[in-house]
Amino acid sequence: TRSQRTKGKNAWYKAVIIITVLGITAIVALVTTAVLQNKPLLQKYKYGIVLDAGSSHTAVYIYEWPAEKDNDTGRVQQTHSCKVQGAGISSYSVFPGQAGASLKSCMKEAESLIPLSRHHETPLYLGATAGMRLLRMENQSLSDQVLWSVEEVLRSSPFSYQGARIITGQEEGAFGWVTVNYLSDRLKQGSGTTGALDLGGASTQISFVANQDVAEESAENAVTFRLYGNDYFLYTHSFLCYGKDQALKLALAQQTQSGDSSVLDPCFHPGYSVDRSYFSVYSSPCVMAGKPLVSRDSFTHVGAGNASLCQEVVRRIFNFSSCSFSRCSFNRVYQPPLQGPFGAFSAFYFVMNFLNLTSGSLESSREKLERYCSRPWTQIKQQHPDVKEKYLAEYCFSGSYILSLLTDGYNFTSDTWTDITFIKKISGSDAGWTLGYMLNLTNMIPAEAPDTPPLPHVGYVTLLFFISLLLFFLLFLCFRFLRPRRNSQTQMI
Ligand SMILES: O=P(O)(O)OP(=O)(O)OP(=O)(O)OC[C@H]1O[C@@H](n2cnc3c(O)ncnc32)[C@H](O)[C@@H]1O
Ligand SMILES: [Ca+2]
Repeated sequence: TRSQRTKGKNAWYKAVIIITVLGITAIVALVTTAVLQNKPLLQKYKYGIVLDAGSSHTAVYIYEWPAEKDNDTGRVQQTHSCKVQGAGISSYSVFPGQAGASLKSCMKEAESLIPLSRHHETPLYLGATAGMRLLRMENQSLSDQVLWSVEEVLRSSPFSYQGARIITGQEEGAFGWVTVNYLSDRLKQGSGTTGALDLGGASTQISFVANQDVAEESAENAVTFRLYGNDYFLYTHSFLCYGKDQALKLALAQQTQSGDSSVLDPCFHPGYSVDRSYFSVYSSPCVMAGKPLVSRDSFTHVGAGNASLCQEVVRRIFNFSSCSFSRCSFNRVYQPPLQGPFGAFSAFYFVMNFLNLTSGSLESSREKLERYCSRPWTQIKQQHPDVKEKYLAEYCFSGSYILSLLTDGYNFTSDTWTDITFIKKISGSDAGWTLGYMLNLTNMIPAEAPDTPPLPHVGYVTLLFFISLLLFFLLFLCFRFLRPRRNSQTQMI
């Protein structure tokens, strides 16, 4: 009987050991499955291409996102950008048929970067901005011919061509805002948003969330979005002719009205002196004033290097005289009170970054610019041999224009100056209208918040682990209490 009892005990312990091993194996298997379930091992991507046909140049942006979850948020990102050689497509007005050919090398690059199997399903868009808006104003037929030329090249690419068009100023402003807020993950969270400031060569845009009464006061400045279940009432305006290249023409036209043979310009460095044709200034549709009545074709543009005088020159290109709304920025355009923070990109960034003015107070920026503008042109050239001379010559003007546009124009003050962040990229993607434009046209941002599982993945795995552990422990207790007791066995003897 003793050996029988020992045998019974041994069998009991064996059963407990087997159950323990099986239990632990089951828990490990369960947790491993739960972890792996949500993580596809090989991530596949989808792609989209947007061509930004700006006034100064064209850029091709390639975006990618995980193929499994089109509607997931914050997941679309820029993988590549290609700068098209030469000037913007609007500059091909003399030979409109050649505009398309300029895009070919960047399109070939896109073909080599996007996997072959995805080519046919990759949407391809082209949006043209202020340069083409100006060309259309001057000559609709030429602007159509330029668009046909680029259309022909894009149609012949292996991608899914979705159209080439001149986007409106509202779209440019609003989609810039979408891009900035999408990339900084503010839309899904439904938290506060950030305004968007874009400075191009031929136009500039301002967009920010404002009160609903924008639509009542000025419908053309109101845009509404419903994104992830939140409504956004946006104020947006695009100032055609107030990009930095056109603003320079406006400033030069102001200063050459007298018809003098040379112009002493405070916005250029001392020692700077170039001959410029009147045509280069007055041929723009932005310049309303006529060329001065002189027989000469050109004038000498001489630098004087004085930022505060430059700000006065620049102020004169804005019209502050009357406003038929409750408040205006300039040129009789309605603008509600600013609501920050703001992200300022494109030329706002290029210029302020070069001048080291991306941080610090408004006053210190003014002082730094004053010192920079007063430096001799030869010294500036020596110090920056690698910078394109056209850019280098214009940084003093551009910096003064930016300060004036933001303060005199948009009404930023010393207090609100620090609400502005000068940015180029957000999480690796360029700030600009293109991403927002594509997200909108591909319906990639849902109007309503997607249903999410009640627990995040990590929470679900942890819970599963602890429940399994508890079950195992309960099973173990059951066995322990059902086990034959030693005392009763002794009594039996
Ligand atoms: O929006 P639109 O008005 O159509 O113009 P764009 O799209 O071509 O304008 P960008 O933002 O590309 O550039 C704005 C301006 O900044 C200039 N720019 C570009 N890179 C620059 C740099 O590194 N330094 C100074 N200026 C620069 C460029 O020539 C334009 O005049
Ligand atoms: Ca632009």
